[in-house]
Amino acid sequence: MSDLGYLSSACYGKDAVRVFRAVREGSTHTVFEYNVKVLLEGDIEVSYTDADNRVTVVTDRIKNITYARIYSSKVSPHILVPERFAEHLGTHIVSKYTHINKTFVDIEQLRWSRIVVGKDRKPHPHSFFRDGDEKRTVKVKIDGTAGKDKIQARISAGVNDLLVLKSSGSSFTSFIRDEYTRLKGVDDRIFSTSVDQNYTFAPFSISPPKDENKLDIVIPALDQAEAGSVWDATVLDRARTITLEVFAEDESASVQATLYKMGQRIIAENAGVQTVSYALPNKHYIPVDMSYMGVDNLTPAKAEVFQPVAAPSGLTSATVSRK
Ligand SMILES: O=c1[nH]c(=O)c2[nH]c(=O)[nH]c2[nH]1
Repeated sequence: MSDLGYLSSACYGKDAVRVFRAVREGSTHTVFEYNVKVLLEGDIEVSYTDADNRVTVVTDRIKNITYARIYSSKVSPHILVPERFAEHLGTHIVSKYTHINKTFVDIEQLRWSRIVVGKDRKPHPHSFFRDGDEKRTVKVKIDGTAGKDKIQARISAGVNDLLVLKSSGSSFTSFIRDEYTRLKGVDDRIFSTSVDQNYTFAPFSISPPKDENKLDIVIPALDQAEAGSVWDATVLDRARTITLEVFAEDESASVQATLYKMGQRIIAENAGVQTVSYALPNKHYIPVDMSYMGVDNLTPAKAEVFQPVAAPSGLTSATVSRK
């Protein structure tokens, strides 16, 4: 028995809760679609060690809480900003259940953009199209370990699956050469990647409002955080713009070097951001050998026909942190 393991950590919850919210303002609607993951941590050991479910907030209930809280945006529309919704959801659960100390809420927001119609290209009041695979992402950690009136929140956000490609302005040379190296250095190549980006803000304290169980209660905005510029929703657009601009304009020496420039510019231009992480797959486009047709398609600066390769891909990741 002595070498039986012990429970060193545990959390559980609901993943892939899909929720769609239509906000009706007369005939004009605004829509939000989220994929939500909510994980709980706390005094839940016995549910693992003693099969004692009396400590378990069932995951089906976690899903229902998600629907109920998104409904409360009716009187508190500001919580439809994903950072605020994740913060609100996580805080609500930690305040409601005495034995739950931490929540981890991850949200992916899908892109629904308004369809424009008619000669004057007017945005349609209630019709939308899926505007690409890119997702806005938010991760919020709520920690009530020090007391339910001294809750600490940590917010990070970014984008996933932002697919980009440049057909020039990217080289890769002077790397280690040994008996395994078959890759030729190139002074011009296609650079395509699907950007996953995540930036973090410093942790901050929040005092959850009392009696949040009522759906019609007005939920205060995250004023403390915003006043102290700890968390700032406007970073999203700037971080995305910087990512696209650096990608387009950098004379890239490698995925690594371009990633570093993106991260540095986001830190330099966004006071509240503490760290920026990227994961950048290198989606290879291989020039096709057409020499048998008398066509030089292998000289990097002349290549015009490429074979896009789904797998394998390179994968470069790094975090740039504020000093
Ligand atoms: O930008 C690059 N970084 C690498 O580390 C690498 N490795 C590789 O084969 N191609 C590339 N490209």
